[in-house]
Amino acid sequence: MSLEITHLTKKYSKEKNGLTDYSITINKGILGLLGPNGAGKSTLMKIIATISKPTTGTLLLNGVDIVANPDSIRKILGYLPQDFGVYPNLNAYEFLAYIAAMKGVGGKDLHKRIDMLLEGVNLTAHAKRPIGSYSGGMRQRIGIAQALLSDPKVLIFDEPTVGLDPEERVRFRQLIADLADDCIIILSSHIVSDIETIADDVAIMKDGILLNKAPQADIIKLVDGKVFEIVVSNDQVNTLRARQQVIDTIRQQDKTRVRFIGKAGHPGATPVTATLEDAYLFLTQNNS
Ligand SMILES: Nc1ncnc2c1ncn2[C@@H]1O[C@H](COP(=O)(O)OP(=O)(O)OP(=O)(O)O)[C@@H](O)[C@H]1O
Repeated sequence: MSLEITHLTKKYSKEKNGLTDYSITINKGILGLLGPNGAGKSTLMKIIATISKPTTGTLLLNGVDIVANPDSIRKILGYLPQDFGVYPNLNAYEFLAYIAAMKGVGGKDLHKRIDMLLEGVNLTAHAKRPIGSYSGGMRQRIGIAQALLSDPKVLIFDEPTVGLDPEERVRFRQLIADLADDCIIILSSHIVSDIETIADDVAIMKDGILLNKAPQADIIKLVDGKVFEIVVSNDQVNTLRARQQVIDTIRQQDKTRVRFIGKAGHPGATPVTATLEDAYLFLTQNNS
């Protein structure tokens, strides 16, 4: 299973591109799309889900052009859009049965599958309540369940963890980890820790451009040996900022602990283990 995207550009207007000359190959496993607001994550996901068309470029799923043949991906696709809408008067069970009918998913095992999915997203106890009475996190979970209804081989989740509490994030992670062996799973977030715990490969994007795509460990290697911490007095923080790429500051009474990416060594600073967040900030802040 392979999705090969080449020279993809999406123009929204003369001045505004959602994506610019974007090329990436996505294989089985979990790909995390990371980027600040407006990076083009949703644009990319909508084009892969065939909700939106590219201006130029090609998308081949196992060699088949999905722009010319959208049904080739639609029948194996599960998609959670960012602005997922629900029917407030239906309960969770009725809603999933309705989506199943829309997707042409049926058969004698449908009820069992809906029960299993409701269990998977921890909504069994609330299955008979109208969705209109659900919290934001519960709605998001029903959105995750509907994406999994048709036993998809390509799964796209746009900001799936929004509104989920820590326990539900773990549950989501387990749910999709089991599917990653034979599916392409693409999920987006602008929260690095969400991607860090889930994704095999990471694609870092900004302003419609792909800055890097690699296994997490390789992305982190970009800043290996370059990340330091130092405790300075509060009035020294700005001086440090002028010399180094400061990525985090934590006030500790009259002092500040500063984490930075060193352009050069710095007296008194301690090297620390680099994280995906360090690499993400290094790439996105140095490409503006
Ligand atoms: N329908 C549209 N018409 C015009 N511009 C658009 C449209 N959709 C997106 N854009 C612009 O394209 C760029 C990429 O937007 P996109 O929503 O894909 O980014 P994103 O990475 O998903 O951001 P966020 O994290 O905020 O959802 C942004 O500058 C956005 O304003």
